[in-house]
Amino acid sequence: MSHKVLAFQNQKLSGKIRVPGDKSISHRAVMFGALAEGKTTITNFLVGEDCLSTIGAFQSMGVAIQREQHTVRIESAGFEGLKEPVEPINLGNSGTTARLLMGILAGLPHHYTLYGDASLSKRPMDRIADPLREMGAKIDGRNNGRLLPMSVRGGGLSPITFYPAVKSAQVKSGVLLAGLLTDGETIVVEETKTRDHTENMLKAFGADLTVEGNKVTVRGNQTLRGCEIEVPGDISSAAFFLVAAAIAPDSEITIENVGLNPTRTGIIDVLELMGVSISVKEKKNIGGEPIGDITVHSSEPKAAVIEGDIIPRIIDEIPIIALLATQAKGQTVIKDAEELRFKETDRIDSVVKTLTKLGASITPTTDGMVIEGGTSLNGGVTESFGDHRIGMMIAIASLLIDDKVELHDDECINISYPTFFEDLHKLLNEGQ
Ligand SMILES: O=C(O)C1=C[C@@H](OP(=O)(O)O)[C@@H](O)[C@H](O)C1
Ligand SMILES: C=C(OP(=O)(O)O)C(=O)O
Repeated sequence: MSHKVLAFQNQKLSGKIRVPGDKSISHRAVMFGALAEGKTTITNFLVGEDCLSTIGAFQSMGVAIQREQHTVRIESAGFEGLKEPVEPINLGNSGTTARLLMGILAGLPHHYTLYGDASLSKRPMDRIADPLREMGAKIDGRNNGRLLPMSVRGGGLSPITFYPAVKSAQVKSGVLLAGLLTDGETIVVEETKTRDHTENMLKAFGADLTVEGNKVTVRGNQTLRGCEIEVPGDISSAAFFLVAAAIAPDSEITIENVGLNPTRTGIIDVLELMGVSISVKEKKNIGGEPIGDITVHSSEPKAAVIEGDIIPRIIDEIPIIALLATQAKGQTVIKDAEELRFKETDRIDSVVKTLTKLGASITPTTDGMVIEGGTSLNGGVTESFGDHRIGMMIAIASLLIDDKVELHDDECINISYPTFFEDLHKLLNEGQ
């Protein structure tokens, strides 16, 4: 297992960068390109390990997918061209690949076996398998059909109206994709709106789909048509540097061409709520996805209570928000975020363990954490626990620490942000 010694003490960040393409949008572009008839071209694709797992899955089903750097070209005969692979499909570390793919496979008249790494094998799959079973798919797996490895025998589904018990875009998307391959209308009604990239992009591929508030209706047996998708920068990746610039001394950075879909911009709202100096310039809208630049200056953050409907809009940013809270004036409380327990690690547990080791005063709760602000952090030996977002949080924490921080198992950062350290060095060098 590789490790890094981080020694970036008290440096300032400045300059402009672009972060890599959005992970959620990159996954969906490959999946829908594979389901569509004709040619699809994806630019600014995220070459992270999770999105490569999605490409690998569809290649193993016989879809022609070629990648040159950040451009992906897909040529498909539509869903009838998706074959039954001989080998089990490896989903790696990717929850998004697992839940969305299961929805697609449930609609296809074949048999598939799916497996993932040690982390993915612990993550709950019943949340997607149960509604797909209700539609008629035959799905089984470990732990009474709840965990990977799992098998799917799809086809012959009936539509459902589904009220998800968990606030999850992956579950919503999996059911909608199964609905696309089912006669009749499939409806998903969410209690709180989650990221809506599936809805936006299915429309871009020509699907007949209606969105009324939190209710999405998709009609089955439609033909998707290949198209061109430009992937915006990933706001979840940008979040690490937005927080870094807010808490490092004398800093000002701009992240250009970031996706500003309102279902993803909770981090901007939280930074504003916590008194960080931030400005946003929207520049264009591609396929229903707004894109623009975000500028942040060094600030004196203050504590906040973060709860309720904003949680799905910041779900992947909570580790870095927790770090920000250690530097804010007052006590920050994060509630309603029990979903953090079902990510690559139990992120309540791994954030609390890691920040405690670095000297923070932070207490876990069943659905979040309570963080005392104004703490000065100390160096030490840390590990990512194989969770990319924990690894990146540690790297940003090291900017505030006088001693060295050792980060073990840093390679998992390649899951979502392979050029993270290059981009960090760019912002630090510009700051000299
Ligand atoms: O739909 C997606 O692309 C994602 C949805 C979220 O997961 P849940 O749907 O499990 O909340 C998020 O945490 C994940 O990184 C990506
Ligand atoms: C939770 C994440 O991804 P996934 O669910 O796709 O593994 C993440 O990227 O933080």
